[in-house]
Amino acid sequence: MNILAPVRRDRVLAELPQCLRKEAALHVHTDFHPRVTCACQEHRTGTVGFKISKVIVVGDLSVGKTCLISRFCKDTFDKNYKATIGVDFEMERFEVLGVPFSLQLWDTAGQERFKCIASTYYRGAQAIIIVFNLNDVASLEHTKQWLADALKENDPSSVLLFLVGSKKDLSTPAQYVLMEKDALKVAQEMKAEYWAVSSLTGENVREFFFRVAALTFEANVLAELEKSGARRIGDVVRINSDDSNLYLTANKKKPTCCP
Ligand SMILES: Nc1nc2c(ncn2[C@@H]2O[C@H](COP(=O)(O)OP(=O)(O)OP(=O)(O)O)[C@@H](O)[C@H]2O)c(=O)[nH]1
Repeated sequence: MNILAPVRRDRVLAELPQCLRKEAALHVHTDFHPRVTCACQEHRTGTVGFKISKVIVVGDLSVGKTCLISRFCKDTFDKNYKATIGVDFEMERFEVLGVPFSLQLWDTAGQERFKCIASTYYRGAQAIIIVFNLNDVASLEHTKQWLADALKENDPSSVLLFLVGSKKDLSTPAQYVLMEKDALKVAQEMKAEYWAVSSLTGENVREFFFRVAALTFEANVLAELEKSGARRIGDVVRINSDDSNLYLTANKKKPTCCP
């Protein structure tokens, strides 16, 4: 018996949400990969595996990881700081191209003394969200270490990376422009997609998580198709080390499943 309520209408994705900045995007295609669209239309997306993706959220203490997740999942904002002890967890359900899909969002502790508990939950992530405070340049510098730690437990060739600047409401436009320049450089170096958000105002929060859901879903379906042999040899999705603007590429062969 299926006891799950239907997916909320505002969690339905029929189109690929776009990146924030083309200079630091996982890819800049305007639509889902044709093989993914096709597989969804033909209900060939597999049974298990791709339908739930684990996403970990890391970054310095008090950069706003918990608030980011709460704004998206509960549409709430708490101005009082309460440190995350170890990890917290939220499950968010979507429907992507007609297929049910869930994100497990793991909110980890930024405080040093809880880090070793939190890091035991890093393993098996399909996406890593590294958060920094747009008003604190040290938190941007520390993102490289957060990424290195998270990648120790994950396969760097298949995990999707997002670099998220938080508390945008606290920056003046001039301060923001300066910080964004540095953040785009860091995002390009780590081959992460860059976003800037405010959990207080909600700016870009929904757009960001929709992008995470869409790209994680797309990568999962492609991996599932590859595993099941439905994809042709040479039609490879990979991290492209030659092109700093486009990290995830697929060759342009016509899909075999569609006319
Ligand atoms: N103005 C503003 N304040 C924010 C925003 N996001 C978070 N904060 C505040 O920043 C503080 C820390 O936020 P948290 O979300 O708890 O930070 P965290 O990264 O989860 O912290 P740890 O659990 O210690 O790792 C709180 O006082 C929040 O109210 C934002 O977008 N704008």
